Formats: sequence, C-alpha cells, structure tokens
Amino acid sequence: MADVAAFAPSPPAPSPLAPGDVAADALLAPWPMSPWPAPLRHGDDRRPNPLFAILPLSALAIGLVLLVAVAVILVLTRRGRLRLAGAVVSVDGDKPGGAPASSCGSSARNSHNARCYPASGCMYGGRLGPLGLAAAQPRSRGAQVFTYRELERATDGFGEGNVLGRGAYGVVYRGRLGDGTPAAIKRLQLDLRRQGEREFRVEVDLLSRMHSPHLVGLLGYCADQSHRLLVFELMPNGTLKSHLHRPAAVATDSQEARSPAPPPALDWQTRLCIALDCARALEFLHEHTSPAVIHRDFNCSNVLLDHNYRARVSDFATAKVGSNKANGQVLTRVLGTTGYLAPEYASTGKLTTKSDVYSYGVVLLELLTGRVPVDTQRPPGQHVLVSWALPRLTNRERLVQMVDPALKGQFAVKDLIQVGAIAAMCVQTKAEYRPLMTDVVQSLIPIVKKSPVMSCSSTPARPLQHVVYMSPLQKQASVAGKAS
Ligand SMILES: Nc1ncnc2c1ncn2[C@@H]1O[C@H](COP(=O)(O)OP(=O)(O)OP(=O)(O)O)[C@@H](O)[C@H]1O
Repeated sequence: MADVAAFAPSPPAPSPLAPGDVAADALLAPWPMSPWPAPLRHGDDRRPNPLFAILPLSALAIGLVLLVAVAVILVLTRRGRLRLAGAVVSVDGDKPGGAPASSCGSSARNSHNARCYPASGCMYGGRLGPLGLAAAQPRSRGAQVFTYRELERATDGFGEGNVLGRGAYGVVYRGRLGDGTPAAIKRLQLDLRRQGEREFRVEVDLLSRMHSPHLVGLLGYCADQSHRLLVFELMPNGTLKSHLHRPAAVATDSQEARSPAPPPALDWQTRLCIALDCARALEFLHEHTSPAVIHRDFNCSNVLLDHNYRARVSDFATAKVGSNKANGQVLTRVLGTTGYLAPEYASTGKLTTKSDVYSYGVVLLELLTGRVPVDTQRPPGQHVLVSWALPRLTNRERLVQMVDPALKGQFAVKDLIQVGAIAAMCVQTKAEYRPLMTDVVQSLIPIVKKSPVMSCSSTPARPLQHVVYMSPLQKQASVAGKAS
C-alpha cells in the first residue's frame, strides 16, 4: 500500500459536482491524451503500473546521454576550427612547407609588424577550398564598430591639421582611438546617389575577412546614420608614391607638404623588400584566397609603408572577387589608374588576376627607374614608362642607364638584371605570358636574401656601405662631390 500512497494524488479540491457526477466525469475523460498511466483514485486497490517508476528514470538516462553527446560534438568542432585557423595562418610564409615567415609563431618576434589572427574569420584564407572554411569560420573578428562621435573625438573633429591625404572616395585623417591606438580614419563622401556605399561595403567585407601581414589592417568602421568611415592601421611612412615621386606627392598631399624636409630616397635594398612585400600581398589575394580577389587598382599610391618601410597593400574599394569560372575572367567596367591598366583590361574590360600582375610590373618599373607611369613632360618616346622601359630591360647597358639616379649607383647589377627580367615578364602585352604572383615571389626571395645587407625589417633610410655599381658619369659626380 506504500506504493499506492506514494502515487496518490493530493486531496481533491471541493467540487461543485455531486459524488455521482464526479464518477461520471472520471469515466468520461480519464486524461485521455496523456502518455502516463492515470493515477489511482481513492478506493482503487489495483497495483500501480510499473511504468510509473521506469519511464522517468529512462527519460533521465536519455537526457544524460544526449548531454554527453552534445559536449563531445562541441569539443570536436572546436578542435577542427583551430586546425583550420592554423592552416590559414601558415599559407603566407616564406618556405613552401615550413614555418611561415609571418606566421603567428613568428609574428610577435618579427620586427616588421606582422599581424595575424589564428582564430579569426579569414573566409578567404588558405588553399582550403571555397566553402568549407567559409562555413567553419566566424565572419569577422578584428573589425570594431565605432560611433561617429568616437571617430570625431579621435580626429579632433576631423581637423584639417590631421589630414593625411585625399582619395577619390574621401579624406583620410590621422587619429587616436579611445584606447590610444593610432589610426588612419577615412571619411567617405557619399553623394546624393550614395556613391561610395558600395566601396564602403566592399572594403569592410573583404578586409574584415582577409588577414595578411602584407595587407593594410582594418581596425573598424562606422556606419552611423549617413556617415561611412573606415578605420585603418596607421602607416607612418605614407605611400610608396610619396617616396618615389616626391614633387607630385607634395602637390597633392597636404600633410607631407608641411613636412620640414623630404625623407632620403629609398635605397636599393628597401626597394627590393617593398617589391617582395607587394608581390606577397598580390600572391595572397590571387592564390591564397578562394575565390581569388583581384585588386583592380594596384598602384604605388595604394602601397603604404610602416615604420620599418615594410609595405602593405591598401584600398580595396574597387576590388573584385574573381569568378570560379574555368577561364577565371570577370567582365566588368574598367576602373583603375592610368598607366597601370593592363592592355586587355583597358580595351575589353576583361579582368583577371593577370591584370594585377601587369600593374605590379609597372610598380616594379617605378621602383627601378623612379619614373611615373605616364609623364607628358618628358621627351617624345618617353611619355609612357612601359613602352620606354621594355626594350631597355633586356639590354644590360641600357638597363643600367635607366636606373633611378637617386640610387646613386648603389645596387648590384646582377640583381638589377634579374629584377628587370621579372618586370619585363609582368608587363607583357599578352596576359597569358605574364607570370603568376607566386612565381614572382619565388624569383624575388633569393635576390632579397642574398643581398649583403639583407634585412627587410631594418630601417632602410641609410646609404649602403659599399658601392656595387657606379657608371663612369656617376663616378665623376661622386669624385667632384667629395672634392668640393
Ligand atoms: N592607413 C593609412 N596610413 C597612413 N596614411 C594613409 C592610410 N590610408 C590612406 N592614407 C593616406 O591617405 C591618402 C588617401 O588615401 P585613399 O585610400 O583615400 O586614396 P588613394 O588610394 O590615394 O586614391 P584613390 O582612392 O583615389 O585611389 C593616401 O594617399 C595616403 O597618403
């Protein structure tokens, strides 16, 4: 009877029905839908159904098993993610199968300010297939969301004194974020047709997912009402253009116009390091992302230099995520900068990663010669850098003569010939003959490494101790300089 007492219901509340009515009521509907057996009623002397004891216990056991299963799945998923993230980081290294120069393991030690995010959402990172990684990774981690007021405070109310430069889509200000981080804050000018909105979205979308030490980092953004701002890592040494083409930069860059003295010309070693950094940036976009990203506006004002003159590629406003079609072509309206456009892209709008390779070749020529891509002030035949340089790149004597006079002959002719050959390949008229950026990287690595003062992370703005090459004219000038 003890069993019966245990399952006996509490005394019924006083009922408005007569005793006979209660019985009739119970007969009509004894919990018809319930899976549980009906409890014994007063005066019922049948033994209780044993299911009463078994079912709650089995439910408890099933619950426990489910909990353990969920916990195991969570642990396995997390391990898998970490492995994927490790692979993302390792794709950007020097050694084909070894530890990457800029991997997380070495990034803290490297003085070139390498950044990587082992657990961040690098949707496009790694040769890991287009969808698997995208599905496994969170969308974004690094980019913070700022309010307009925060960025207004960071730039002293967007004061003219903080202007770093002006681009087609807006003004870039130097700023200091609330936590003290220096930043370059780009305030986009949206016109009535909200032009600039697409560019804003593309930059946020791509840069918050792609992380490479060779791309400028997006710290955050602001989309407060009609304001659109992008917050980048500050690159203290500005654009490559401002170092290579000083007079043009002074005319357009108010910040640098106020600088007391122009910085010394970039030396040969620094130029080689910049060339390699840029090649790695494009290699990352083309080969280590899926689908490939085509920068579409690679030029020397989109190459920014950090405090060690290490280069990072910026400005993804017009970047295009390549198609997965077999021929890898994207048909698009022609955007980009005069003098850097690949001929097939300029004439037909057919965009491929090889269009970026051509633009890279032009930048390489600028590094070698110190000339701008198009200069109508020069004598006839010398207006367009590529057409002027191409026949000279394969002739040793003429190649040496075309080198930037600011280098004062301080370069190794052997290296020059090799770099000239790479440039010649990149600016070939036929896109299919141009190399892949991976090939360019692999060709540049030994040239950069074998240099006697090789240290891409050292401060470069100092003359080399040894003169590797000096033309007779330069020798004369040097002797005259020393004598005076
Ligand atoms: N992260 C940064 N750190 C330091 N300076 C920067 C940074 N980003 C941009 N700048 C400065 O701001 C200028 C304008 O940059 P922005 O990206 O808006 O235009 P651009 O690339 O020069 O030209 P366009 O957008 O028309 O192609 C640059 O030339 C550079 O001087």
